[in-house]
Amino acid sequence: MKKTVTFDHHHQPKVGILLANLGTPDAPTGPALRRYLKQFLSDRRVVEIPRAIWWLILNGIILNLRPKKSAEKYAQVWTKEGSPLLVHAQKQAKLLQGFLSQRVASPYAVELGMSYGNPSMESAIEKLAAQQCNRILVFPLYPQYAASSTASAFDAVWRVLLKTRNMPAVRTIRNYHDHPAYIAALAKSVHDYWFVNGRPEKLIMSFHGVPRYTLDKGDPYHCECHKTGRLLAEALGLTKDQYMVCFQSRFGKAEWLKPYLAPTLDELGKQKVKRIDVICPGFSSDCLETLEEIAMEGKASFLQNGGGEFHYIPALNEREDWIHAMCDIALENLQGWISKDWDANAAKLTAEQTKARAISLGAKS
Ligand SMILES: C=CC1=C(C)c2cc3[nH]c(cc4nc(cc5[nH]c(cc1n2)c(C)c5CCC(=O)O)C(CCC(=O)O)=C4C)c(C)c3C=C
Ligand SMILES: [Fe+2]
Ligand SMILES: [Fe+2]
Repeated sequence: MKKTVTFDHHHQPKVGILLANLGTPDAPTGPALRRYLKQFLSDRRVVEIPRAIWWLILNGIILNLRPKKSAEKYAQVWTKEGSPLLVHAQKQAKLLQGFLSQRVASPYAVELGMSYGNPSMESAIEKLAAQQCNRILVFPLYPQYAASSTASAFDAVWRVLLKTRNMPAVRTIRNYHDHPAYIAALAKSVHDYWFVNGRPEKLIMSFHGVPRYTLDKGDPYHCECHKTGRLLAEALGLTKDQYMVCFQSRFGKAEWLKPYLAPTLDELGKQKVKRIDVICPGFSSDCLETLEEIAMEGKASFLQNGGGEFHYIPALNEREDWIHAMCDIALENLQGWISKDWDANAAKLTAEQTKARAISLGAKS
């Protein structure tokens, strides 16, 4: 359908922050999973094998077998509010909108868009356009760059903009795997967890895997995961034998990044390790891959193999230090697009002034 847009000269343009995430099924059911997996796994950035062969495998085998099995897994982590990934990402967007109001004087808006499923990237960009955002910062919720996650999110944005007449200016955040505020938020989350629950023998840092050939073709993901791991270990004062970087969620028969998490957990169990803690620094929010694959499946296999205690340290989710880190990352990438009195001045504001300013900004926009 042809859309008519009325151009309005009387609105002050805003800067839009587009939080970009992977996406999740609309419901923990076979049909919803089929729709989601079809869109996700048809992306050439995600599965790079020749199209004709992949079409046969995807439509002949995977979309007949996987939706039901995956739906059962999703059902185990689904909440009253919906899929954990979506619920956390929506809260992060709201909190970022609120926290930024204490540091930004110019008008801005935050929206969430998913590469696959809902809310779609298209709906997010439409919402930003409706709020007069003529400049957009794309902020992927992936600290480490991978073509299959970060670049596919950018692709989803470009696909929408390809059809857009009045295009906004666009900036993208490529990665923040070594950003001091992100590392500090991770370290604080581990400290907080250990303060309450004591310490493990080993800390396992588990990142989502990708096929090994992506590394050989130049994807920096493997190196960025290892850098995050090293910086987190340094921040926690861990020696090399006190932590380990692993890769989870292998999909298909090809070789993926190693060491694989699942056999590592079995092995640590067999070695009768008294306690391991697992953290997933690459997931900015808890989701199927952390709550089911790690905290349920991973725990069960470690214990079955003779391991002592298994602890899962939650993702950063809505932690205040993480939302502050998101503000830092966004502001660094918004330089020149927002008015400059944001940082130093905001630090000096009293609570009353901050509240008054937030109200006045809200009233203006
Ligand atoms: C760092 C982020 C992610 C990368 C890189 C990534 C690559 C990647 N994933 C698959 C296949 C699947 N992933 C699935 C779920 C899933 N993946 C990520 C993140 C990354 N994936 C998240 C956050 C989630 C959870 C989504 C949720 O709804 O909670 C799934 C679906 C679940 C299932 O059926 O197992 C698949 C399939 C590939 C092939 C790939 C790289 C090539
Ligand atoms: Fe994945
Ligand atoms: Fe998985």
